[in-house]
Amino acid sequence: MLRTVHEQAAVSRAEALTLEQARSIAAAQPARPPQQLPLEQAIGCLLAQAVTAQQPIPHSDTSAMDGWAVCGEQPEEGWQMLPGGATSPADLLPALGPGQAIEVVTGTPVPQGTDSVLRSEHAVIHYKAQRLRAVPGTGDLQPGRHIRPRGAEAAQGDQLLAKGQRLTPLRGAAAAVAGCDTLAVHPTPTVRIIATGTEVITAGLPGPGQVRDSFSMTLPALLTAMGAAPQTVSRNQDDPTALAAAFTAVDTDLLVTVGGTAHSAADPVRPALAEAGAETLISSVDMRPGHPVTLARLPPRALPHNTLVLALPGNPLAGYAALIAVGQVLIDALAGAVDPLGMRQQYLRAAQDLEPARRGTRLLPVTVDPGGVRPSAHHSPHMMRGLAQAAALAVVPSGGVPAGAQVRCLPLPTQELPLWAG
Ligand SMILES: Nc1nc2c(c(=O)[nH]1)N[C@H]1C(S)=C(S)[C@@H](COP(=O)(O)OP(=O)(O)OC[C@H]3O[C@@H](n4cnc5c(N)ncnc54)[C@H](O)[C@@H]3O)O[C@H]1N2
Ligand code: MOO
Repeated sequence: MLRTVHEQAAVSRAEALTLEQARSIAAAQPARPPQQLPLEQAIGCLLAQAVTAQQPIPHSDTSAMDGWAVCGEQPEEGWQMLPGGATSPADLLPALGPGQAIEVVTGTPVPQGTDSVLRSEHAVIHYKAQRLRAVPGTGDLQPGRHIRPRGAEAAQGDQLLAKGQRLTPLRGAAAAVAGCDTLAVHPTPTVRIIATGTEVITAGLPGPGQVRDSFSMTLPALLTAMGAAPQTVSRNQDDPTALAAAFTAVDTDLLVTVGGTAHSAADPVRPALAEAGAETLISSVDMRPGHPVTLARLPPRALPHNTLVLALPGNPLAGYAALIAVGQVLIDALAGAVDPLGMRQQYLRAAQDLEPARRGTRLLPVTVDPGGVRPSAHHSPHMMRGLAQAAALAVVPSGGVPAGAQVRCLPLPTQELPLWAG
């Protein structure tokens, strides 16, 4: 059935989902199937398994200091210094008997019979007699002093990391300590980016009828910070047939397009999705800005999964707001998150009244200070200035939020929400 642009826009308004419905659809998209990856390749991914200690950590009693492993009370003439002490933690030492001592370095498995480790700076050595004494008053002779006991960090089988946690570099280091070489993780979702708009230029000062690209240069870094793996960025000259062909050639988990989501003759995304046979999951969302955001699934192909298309509106703030409010949940779901809806939101106090949108939910760029959140100046849908200074998007319901009340905020990746926020 043919419809005028105005009729199509009216249908689109009628089909608009609430922001929560749209986020739920995004959250319900299946995660990439787990793969067993070498530890270094698994960094950044979400764990599809728990990580447990393969053996006690540490796996033996080791010295915490460079110094001397000593056995028994200090004899009148000092401990007898055994030859062949450790020069590396890899050196294994003979057992000590009462009155004996041997040199150790930090990390040396302490020899059998060790009662404590006397730090080198608390030791007085009589080289000629090969005798060792402790400086008076040192605490290093208390039993167990400066010995890192076997299993102090974890007993064998203790869980160090939970399924669903992101394998950050620091958690990766914990997995290495636990003895893991490979881990079952959900691979990072891959994404390609296609920007539309014949008026969009990528360098220099825009002339009449031109606009500088606010997305192509920066989306790869932002998508990386959001937990995706960007592959390529390309451009389309508002040609639906060429765009449909580009959709069919995509081999990533996700395709993000920018611009051309509205219903005018110049907007290629909806016709291209139809031409490519895509199934629409989200047609538009009752939110401002960003309401024309669209999510569609391309038809099944040879891939183990079907590519999803997230079409962002071209107005800069609208596109970024839609990406944060809907795209982040989608990326977290594809990445295998346990709670994609709840994992990146925070309730903060409104420092002043937050006005609602003309209709639907308002996504408002806010700054955060000890008094709470405030609108970041210059936040019309075609502007970037306010978003550039913001730390989060406040989700303002249709009734607005009075000063002093809590407002749900979506932190802006890479914009450093202050640690004390909340
Ligand atoms: N009759 C109506 N017109 C519009 C409506 C509507 O409901 N009825 N909605 C407005 C809203 S809201 C938005 S948002 C935009 C959505 O537009 P599109 O996704 O189709 O985006 P374009 O038309 O391609 O561009 C809009 C605007 O953004 C500029 N743009 C596009 N790409 C880029 C880029 N990569 N970097 C910077 N700026 C870009 C483009 O030049 C336009 O100025 O539709 C409204 N219109
Ligand atoms: O919703 Mo548009 O997305 O207001 O800029």
